[in-house]
Amino acid sequence: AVAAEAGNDVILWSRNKDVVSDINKNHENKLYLKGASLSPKITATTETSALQNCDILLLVVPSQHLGAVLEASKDQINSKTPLVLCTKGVEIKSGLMMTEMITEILPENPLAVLSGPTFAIEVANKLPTAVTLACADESLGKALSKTLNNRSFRIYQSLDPIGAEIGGAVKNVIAIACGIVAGKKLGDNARAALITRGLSEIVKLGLAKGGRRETLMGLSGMGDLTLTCTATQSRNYALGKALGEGIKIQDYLKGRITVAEGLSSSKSVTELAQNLSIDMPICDAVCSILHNNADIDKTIAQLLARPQKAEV
Ligand SMILES: NC(=O)c1ccc[n+]([C@@H]2O[C@H](COP(=O)([O-])OP(=O)(O)OC[C@H]3O[C@@H](n4cnc5c(N)ncnc54)[C@H](O)[C@@H]3O)[C@@H](O)[C@H]2O)c1
Ligand SMILES: O=P(O)(O)OC[C@H](O)CO
Repeated sequence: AVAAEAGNDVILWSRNKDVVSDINKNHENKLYLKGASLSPKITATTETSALQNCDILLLVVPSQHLGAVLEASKDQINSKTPLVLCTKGVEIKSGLMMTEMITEILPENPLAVLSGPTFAIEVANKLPTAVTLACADESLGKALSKTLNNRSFRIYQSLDPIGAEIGGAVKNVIAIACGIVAGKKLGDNARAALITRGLSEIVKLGLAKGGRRETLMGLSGMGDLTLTCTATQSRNYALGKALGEGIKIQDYLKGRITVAEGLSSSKSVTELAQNLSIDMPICDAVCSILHNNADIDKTIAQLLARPQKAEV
């Protein structure tokens, strides 16, 4: 929708025939984006041959499936086509960041990361939004920003893709923690503490992976963290809130088709932090609750009982 609003012809590839038909016939995607009216400039297809002649490819498949989709379609992708990663997450299977995984599959394609506080429905409905577009190649970053920027979608440029990516991947895990605190009615102080100490975890991991502090403090870091940790429309926050209210994760996920990336990223981020010898206690706690069936109250008590330490 952003690319179309900026004047581009857009083709959406989907595996789902009903989604394709809804977009082409009704200019809507009722299954995944109810309430948004899409531009007729957007057409959809299930054919990966559509990837052949694109000027830019925006990658939006959820993190645990993007690798398989790229592997299956890589023969259709021209090695000169710039790839813009919009997915937020870390692959569990390989422990790789999305940009690292993409580079293994498509080593020659130029790569950028587009990330920031962007609830899709607000973006599609043209509400004012600002994001980071990070690309190591400055002139390509400028060209991509110019192609995608529109009157309601303001793009800031950055040269730090890995920093932009870390913020987007880890904030989902911290948002689940904030949701749990809301569900358990532990108060606004606790949420502010989680956001701040969550940011500290994002910065530690981001710097260890070669990201820059200013990126982690920007729209793709602190900006997206703030949004996701404070809004009930976040799927990650909502998942945490349900758990905090005592709903079992299997019951909550039953019948849901949309992704809460923090569920998988809590595992992959925790493993990544362990491999890099980085202490990320909030992400660890979320991982234990989601994947090791840890008791929420005991986990919170353990977090609070950690030895006192200097803030920085
Ligand atoms: N929704 C948002 O507000 C938003 C904003 C910014 C970034 N993101 C990121 O974008 C990514 C996708 O999120 P979303 O909101 O579109 O998720 P979603 O769950 O709403 O939709 C996922 C889409 O991917 C498709 N899909 C799922 N598994 C697939 C597979 N194995 N192969 C091919 N296609 C598959 C689904 O059919 C669907 O079209 C996530 O990493 C998310 O963090 C989402
Ligand atoms: O609904 P969430 O929690 O997946 O968040 C969506 C976007 O990442 C917000 O920037």
